[in-house]
Amino acid sequence: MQGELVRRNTLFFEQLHGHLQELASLQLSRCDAPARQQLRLLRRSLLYAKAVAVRLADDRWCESLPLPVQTTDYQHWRFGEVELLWQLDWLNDPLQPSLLLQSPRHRVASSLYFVQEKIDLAPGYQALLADRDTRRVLDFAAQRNTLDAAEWAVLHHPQQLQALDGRLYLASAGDAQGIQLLLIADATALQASLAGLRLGYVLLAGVLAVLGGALAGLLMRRELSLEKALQQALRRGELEVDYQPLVDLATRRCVGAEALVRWRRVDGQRVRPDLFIPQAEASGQICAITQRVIELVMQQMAELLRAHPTLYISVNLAAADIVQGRFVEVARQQLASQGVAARQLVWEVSERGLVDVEQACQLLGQLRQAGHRIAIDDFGTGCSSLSYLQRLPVDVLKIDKSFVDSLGMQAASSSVAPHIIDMARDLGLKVIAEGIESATQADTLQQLGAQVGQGFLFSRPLDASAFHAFVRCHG
Ligand SMILES: Nc1nc2c(ncn2[C@@H]2O[C@@H]3COP(=O)(O)O[C@H]4[C@@H](O)[C@H](n5cnc6c(=O)[nH]c(N)nc65)O[C@@H]4COP(=O)(O)O[C@H]3[C@H]2O)c(=O)[nH]1
Repeated sequence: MQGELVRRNTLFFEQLHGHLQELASLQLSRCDAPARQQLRLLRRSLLYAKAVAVRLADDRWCESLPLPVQTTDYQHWRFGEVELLWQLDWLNDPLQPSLLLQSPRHRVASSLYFVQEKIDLAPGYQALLADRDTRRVLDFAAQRNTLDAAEWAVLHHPQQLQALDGRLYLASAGDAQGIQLLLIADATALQASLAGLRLGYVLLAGVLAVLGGALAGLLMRRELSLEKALQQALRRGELEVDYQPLVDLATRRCVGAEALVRWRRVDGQRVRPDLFIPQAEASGQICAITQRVIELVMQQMAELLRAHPTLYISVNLAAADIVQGRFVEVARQQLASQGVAARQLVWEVSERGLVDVEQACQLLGQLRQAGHRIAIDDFGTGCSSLSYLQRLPVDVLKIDKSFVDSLGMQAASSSVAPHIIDMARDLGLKVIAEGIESATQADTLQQLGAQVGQGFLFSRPLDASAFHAFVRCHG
């Protein structure tokens, strides 16, 4: 089935490229009704095209359907004359032209939905498209998925596997333009999943050069491994914290924020946490990052927290933090020196972070005794559930965005959020629903009994001063 995945996606992009070539064979001298009809007829014969357009001699576009004039909100990648543009916000909207393939005179609009529907990878894995130099072109974040594509890659194409910075890559053969499909997996996750198979595979040295987005710039400087770069980032103070408001669903007032780490590189680019946190977890640097986050939170928020004694900031802890426990003393000192109450610092632990439940119970118990509250992040996505919940000293469950998304849908997971809320009620725990993007979701969750919400509906993560302003307006 995973072979099917690679085949379909490679085919999809080969087809799109073919569409562009077919369009190039069409000669249009003007854009009148017959010309548009010709375009529409051609469009209908192109499997993945939603619309097509040809640029006339006077530089105006003749389109089968109106296409976006402005593509500034698209991300893009250029292969010589051909440009690929994509709009991930429309990933799940089959009606939007979320993918454009264009040459100077021709344009094919398609939908990422075509691929999204078919991409089905295991958690932590991604499928990317890349050009000959294997620079990243398109990243299909695969979050809710079932298959283990990378495992398949190892089984079927070990010679094509390459490793860079803790990630594994499989490159498909590539089409005439050299556009390839890459499957990317987190190496540690992969190793864990393969442990049972006793499969020997060779990790070739870091041949693939660059990931896309903000990380691309970083990794292009090949002399720096991500670990070294992170080390420098910590030394140079390149880590920053954003604050995503937590809102009382009944009153819509701000009750706190989640601290989310960001890495601003010297060139001003910001690297998303999911691009470096897994590496930091693997190398153990996460503990230093957590400590830095605590320091920054206290520097930026102490005054606000003193002025609003019920407001709180939650900080993410990783498995290594729970094992090492070094952050406890850092937090204690910071709180004492800033005169902030321990209840205003909430610790978020994900199910993944609870490797050793006994040890976690002990540490979290101490933290609670000191006055902190404990939230379980991404609740429902891990393999453990009720059994450990009854033992763990916990105050809050955070419902993962995926369950909020599926609310009201036909999906089997649509009943998970109501179930978690019921369970929390029985256990006397509070519920925070993550990733709320619509008013309907907020209303439903409130009716179901969730107390607090977080998500783009209320606010995206804000820098410290913007969060201060948010509290002034919504506090
Ligand atoms: N599409 C969508 N997304 C929403 C919405 N509301 C919130 N989000 C995003 O969901 C993530 C929530 O954080 P998380 O589950 O703790 O997931 C976090 C957390 O696991 C990790 N992380 C971030 N900061 C830290 C940190 O300081 N320490 C540790 N250990 N992990 C961190 O990185 C993950 C990703 O963080 P971010 O990229 O900041 O992404 C944030 C946030 O921007 C929404 O309505 N729609």
